[in-house]
Parts: sequence; C-alpha cells; structure tokens
Amino acid sequence: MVQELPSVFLVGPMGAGKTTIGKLLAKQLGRTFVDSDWYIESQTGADIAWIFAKEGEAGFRERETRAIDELTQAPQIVLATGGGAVLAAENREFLRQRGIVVYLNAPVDVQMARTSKDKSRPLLQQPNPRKILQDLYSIRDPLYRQVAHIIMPTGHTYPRHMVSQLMQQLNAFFDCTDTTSKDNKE
Ligand SMILES: Nc1ncnc2c1ncn2[C@@H]1O[C@H](COP(=O)(O)OP(=O)(O)O)[C@@H](O)[C@H]1O
Ligand SMILES: O=C(O)C1=C[C@@H](OP(=O)(O)O)[C@@H](O)[C@H](O)C1
Ligand SMILES: [Mg+2]
Repeated sequence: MVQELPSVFLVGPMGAGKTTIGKLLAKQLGRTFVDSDWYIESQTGADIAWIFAKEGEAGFRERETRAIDELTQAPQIVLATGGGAVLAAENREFLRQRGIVVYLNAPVDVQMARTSKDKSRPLLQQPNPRKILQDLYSIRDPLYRQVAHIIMPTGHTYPRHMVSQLMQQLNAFFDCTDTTSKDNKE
C-alpha cells in the first residue's frame, strides 16, 4: 500500500498537531516531509511573523497559495499545511484533487493549551487568543470538512498513537477507493 499511496496533506487549526504528526507520519511511511510554513520561510528568507508584519496577512496568503500549488504537485510527500491554507478556494482544489487530505480536528481548549506559550503565530498575538481561535474555528471548520477525505479527532491521544491510528485510516481509505489494486490482490 505504502508504495502506491499518493501524497498525504494535513489540514486543521493551529495547534491541531499538523507539523508534529506530519513529521512522524512521513518517517513511518518513509516519505519526505514538508511543512508549508517552513517552505514559505525558506523561499522568502524570513519567518512567518516577519512576513505578516511587512506584507500583512494578504501577502502571506499569496505566498501560501504559491507554496500549496507547488508542494501539492510533488510526488508522494507528507505535507503539513498552515491552519489558514483552506481559506482560498484555489488551495482547497489543489489539496482535494492532488492527494489524500486529512483533517486533524482539535477542540478550541486543546488548540489554546498547545499554542499559548508559542509566540510564532502572528494571528494569536492578541489580548484574547481564545476568542480568535473560536471565531476562526467557526469559519474554517466547514472548509476543513469540505476538503477532507479523512477526519481525525485529536485531543488526548499521544502523537505516536495518532500516527498508528492514521496509518489504519489511510489503509482503509486506500482499500475502499483503489479498486485496481484490490483487483490485483484477488
Ligand atoms: N497529539 C498531541 N499530543 C500532545 N501534544 C501535541 C500533539 N500534537 C501536537 N502537540 C504539541 O502541540 C504543539 C503544536 O503542535 P504543531 O504540530 O505545531 O501544530 P500545528 O502545526 O497544527 O499548528 C506542539 O508543542 C506539539 O508538540
Ligand atoms: O491559522 C492560520 O491562519 C495560520 C497558521 C499557522 O500555521 P499552523 O497551523 O501550523 O500553526 C501559520 O500558517 C500562520 O501563522 C497562519
Ligand atoms: Mg504547523
């Protein structure tokens, strides 16, 4: 299955664990791991906070769309996207059409606990980050669902356990959708 599995794209809110789980999943699958935020930083020569400060969110989103377009065309990678990657219809189309999309769904309490000490997310450097996470969740949850092939709740499950659950889900999904490989097995 692993040889045939297309690229896997992780989507979900800040703190859902896309970067963490993506890295472990890539290792498990023997695939290259790419994080779209890290890719944008390397292409720009500046960090996400600097891009937001100098170019605004709109500038960051333009860079993000270019990155998502390029990275979704790379063969058989594991890609962790940024939490806002699903906002543009164009990005959703690239993700949905070019690989298997996994939505890591974390409740706002979990997002808060996992992001509160980290100052690298510009959207949360405000007096009331909980309210921001709640508002973003209302807007984005339907978009994550729209683009996802697989939805995985995350909260109190250890990253390694998340990865083995995800491997099972990917196997099941692939077995259900790939009739050619099923025929070949029979
Ligand atoms: N399943 C998990 N259980 C406990 N902590 C986690 C889990 N997944 C991620 N984390 C922690 O939460 C924080 C945010 O994770 P990260 O992978 O950066 O999320 P994202 O990329 O979705 O914003 C990190 O400190 C990470 O170690
Ligand atoms: O939700 C968002 O709009 C963002 C999420 C961040 O990535 P993570 O989801 O990996 O934290 C990063 O792309 C940027 O700070 C904007
Ligand atoms: Mg991340």
